[in-house]
Amino acid sequence: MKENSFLAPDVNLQELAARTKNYSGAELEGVVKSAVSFALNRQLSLDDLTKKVEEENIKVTMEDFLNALQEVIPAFGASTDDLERCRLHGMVDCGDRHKHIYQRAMLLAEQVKVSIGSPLITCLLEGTSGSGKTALAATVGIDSDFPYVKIVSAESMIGLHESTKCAQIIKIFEDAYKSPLSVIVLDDIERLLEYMPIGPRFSNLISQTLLVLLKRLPPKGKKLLVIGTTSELVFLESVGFCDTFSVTYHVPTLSTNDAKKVLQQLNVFAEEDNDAAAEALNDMPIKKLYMLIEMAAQGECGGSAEAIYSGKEKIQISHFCDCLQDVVLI
Ligand SMILES: Nc1ncnc2c1ncn2[C@@H]1O[C@H](COP(=O)(O)OP(=O)(O)OP(=O)(O)O)[C@@H](O)[C@H]1O
Repeated sequence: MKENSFLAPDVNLQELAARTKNYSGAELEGVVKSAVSFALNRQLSLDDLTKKVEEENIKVTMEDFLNALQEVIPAFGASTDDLERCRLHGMVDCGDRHKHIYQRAMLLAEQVKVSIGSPLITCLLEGTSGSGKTALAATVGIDSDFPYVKIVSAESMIGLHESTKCAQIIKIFEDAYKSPLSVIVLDDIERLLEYMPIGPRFSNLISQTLLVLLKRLPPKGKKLLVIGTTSELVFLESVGFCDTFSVTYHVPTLSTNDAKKVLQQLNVFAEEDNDAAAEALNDMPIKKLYMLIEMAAQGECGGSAEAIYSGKEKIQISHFCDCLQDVVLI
């Protein structure tokens, strides 16, 4: 394309090479074809489809390549969409304790990248349901910039038999072993293990599979970081999972200071009400806080959410306290 002057001068091949980690030859061909079709579409006039296309005007630009990269997703690449779905509200600063865990997990990613001695590092994030473990793990996966990042969650395996679930989990690990650097997020391990406190019951087959995979070293030259999340630490301890993870971090609920920080960023209260709202929250998981804010943002008669999120109105602290009563009761 370059020889025939079909490439625009802004195309940066180095950058494209960096952005196409883990693309196979066929997938790269797909990217090029897709970029060309974007460039051709620009030349077509919908008013007159019979109009001749000037060959000299056809230039594939960097933007065409970037659009093509959105369309052609590598089979063994990062599942960015799945990961982004774990942090739908984006990531707000939840205070120093959350930041510390993020920094430590990023250090583990760095360690797995550069170290010769530790090709496999496993890290467990435990904490109350809704405290932000999955969002944190997904953020580390995305920010690590590893070519292969996958999330294993029970929601993608609803209704499957345990042997099918095992096969899917093994496949994800086998795919990771083909990539030089990989991150696998094992979300809600107790759900993956089909844990049920009444009984108690769980799937021994999936449990044994995961225990083996968490200990199996990747092939030579390949490196893997596994981040697990759980709200059932005692159960995981009893089935021997906790010893399998190299490090465990406790993801806390929001202290008053943390909640104040989050509320300031959300900017839904009048400045003078932020303190009172944060005081009332009392060790709440971030998930519940978001739910509460959304409830309160509807206003007493409903319909005020748009004005509140656009900053034109603020949530009334009295109404917020009423909603808080309901949420705490739930
Ligand atoms: N730092 C953050 N900034 C913004 N939103 C966040 C943050 N952390 C978590 N959330 C949001 O809070 C909700 C719950 O988070 P998440 O699913 O990560 O919690 P969890 O601890 O994994 O919960 P569970 O144990 O129930 O799976 C999600 O909607 C997520 O988008």
